[in-house]
Amino acid sequence: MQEKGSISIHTENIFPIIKKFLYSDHEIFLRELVSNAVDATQKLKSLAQLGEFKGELGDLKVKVSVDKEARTITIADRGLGMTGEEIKKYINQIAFSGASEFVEKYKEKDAAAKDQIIGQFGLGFYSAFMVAKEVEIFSKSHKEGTEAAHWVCDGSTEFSLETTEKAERGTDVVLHVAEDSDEFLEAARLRGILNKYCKFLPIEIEFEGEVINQTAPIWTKQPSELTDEDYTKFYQELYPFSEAPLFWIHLNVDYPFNLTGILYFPKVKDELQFQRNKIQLYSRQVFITDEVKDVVPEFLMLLHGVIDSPDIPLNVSRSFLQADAAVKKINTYITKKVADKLAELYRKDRTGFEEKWSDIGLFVKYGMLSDEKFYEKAKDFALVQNVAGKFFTLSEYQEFVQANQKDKNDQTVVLYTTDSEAQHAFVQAAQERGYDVLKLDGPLDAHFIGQLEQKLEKVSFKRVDADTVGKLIEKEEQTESVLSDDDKTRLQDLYKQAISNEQMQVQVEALSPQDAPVIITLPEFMRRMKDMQRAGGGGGMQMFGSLPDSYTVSVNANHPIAQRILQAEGEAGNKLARQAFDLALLAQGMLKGEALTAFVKRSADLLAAE
Ligand SMILES: Nc1ncnc2c1ncn2[C@@H]1O[C@H](COP(=O)(O)OP(=O)(O)OP(=O)(O)O)[C@@H](O)[C@H]1O
Repeated sequence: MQEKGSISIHTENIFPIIKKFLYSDHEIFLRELVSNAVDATQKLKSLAQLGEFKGELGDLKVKVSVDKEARTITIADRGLGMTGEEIKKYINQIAFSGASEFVEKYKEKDAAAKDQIIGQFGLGFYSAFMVAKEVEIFSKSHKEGTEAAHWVCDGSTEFSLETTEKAERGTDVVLHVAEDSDEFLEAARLRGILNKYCKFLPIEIEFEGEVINQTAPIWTKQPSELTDEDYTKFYQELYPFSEAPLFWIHLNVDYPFNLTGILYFPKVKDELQFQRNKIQLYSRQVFITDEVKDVVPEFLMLLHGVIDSPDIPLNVSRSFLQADAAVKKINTYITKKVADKLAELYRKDRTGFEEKWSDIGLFVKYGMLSDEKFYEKAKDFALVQNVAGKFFTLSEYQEFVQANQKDKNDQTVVLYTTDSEAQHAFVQAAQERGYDVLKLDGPLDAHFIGQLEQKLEKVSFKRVDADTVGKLIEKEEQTESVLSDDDKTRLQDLYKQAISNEQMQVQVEALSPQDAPVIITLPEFMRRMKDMQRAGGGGGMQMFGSLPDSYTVSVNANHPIAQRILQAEGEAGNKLARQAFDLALLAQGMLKGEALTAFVKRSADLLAAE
């Protein structure tokens, strides 16, 4: 048999387009050809199992080799092979129709969409022409009594097909590497590509006398067959030199879609260490990409590991991927699995869960903020920690502070600090009142507080320095002032003069004599507005742009200093008021520069005068 023919495709000039635009992804030709070889081998194994193939299977390794002199790369399998007729059907028609479909799609899209198509599209056999100027196929079918076939195509739409001699069953695909693709004649380059895409293929792949893959990676096994060590070992293989993961989730579902995989919770020291694109996406053990956006919910992209699903459409553009129903379901499933796993950890080992909280808290809060369904599950195991280091769930905490921290409107006021060092004086004052203070100093906590205020009934949050301790939680009973109204006004004026700063709203309050003489606070509402503005919150936030910091200066009418100031003669009252105000600034970490120098000098003078 000797035949020449023309491949019928509708699109002209496929080669220039593919060569030109797929430049960055030329390396996928090897993934495509090796997966074809693996598919052919697995098909033969299935036929053997079904009893439809009765011959010897023999060594089923797929062998990849390179001959730099001859400028060829060969991918040889001992799979089911093809007859001449089958080559015409599968290669000339199917493979080429896939390629022309690609080009059609590719032509329509704008530049940005093109980039996304590249690497998502399984170009199949045709991708060989990205690196080869001529491709030969030598194939001998497993079917008895058939002749081996030799097909050659030089990249034009012309091919030739003839019978040939081939001793072994299976297919050899020989690429004659084009001049501009010399890099692929380097063994190191090929090994790199094989390691990236073929490391977990289910049939042994041999390159330079060595098997390069693990045919049964652990995600394909049942969790019951695996030990913790297997999981951590696999983690080390995926991410050499990284710290052991905190825990992992083995995903395994076959209905309504097919998905296996392992997701690891990495140990995160601080949010700067977050590394995205650490989850690898596989389709039937063939590596596809580490860009799992859309498949995995945004907040879980911080996880590491492997997801393998033949149901994720790989040969479509990104916009399609977002809209794809299977992808949506996968996304939902993964979210649910992660929430269930966390709930289980919490239930089974509360202490262990608390220990891990500093690493997982950020994931959980991120998830609660970005995904309503996740919030619903996570609200039962999300933890808060008070300044004493004790952990509570949200409902435990409400229970804990309810008796003491309800204001006159029956609102439970949760007090928190974002910096227990800097806000120490306020934390202490609150604690002396018998209030509890939470540590909410994480990068997402401001948003988390906002969410909890919306979700939890009759609960509001206040930072400890938002007001004087007596007013943080407004109760019915008021401390009586020992000063007359006249004295109060005089005291206020004296302070206003001493401070002489428009941004400081001075007010005289009846606080406890044990409280500080002067307390500077920034109201909760103002501070939140400013924080949001700093964080770049858009929308109406800009209107606060011109707002100066407006602090409240609460002068304690019941502190002994108030009497001294009122009774002082001449400049002495002013000096004392200034000193008391500076002490308040100092407690807030706001005393700086010239004011600090003046304060130190004044303190020395006052000490000398005593
Ligand atoms: N090594 C091989 N042995 C046997 N048949 C093969 C081999 N390579 C390709 N074929 C046949 O050629 C067909 C077309 O291959 P091609 O890679 O273009 O598409 P595909 O594998 O069906 O899909 P994909 O685009 O996902 O790769 C295959 O379906 C298969 O029947």
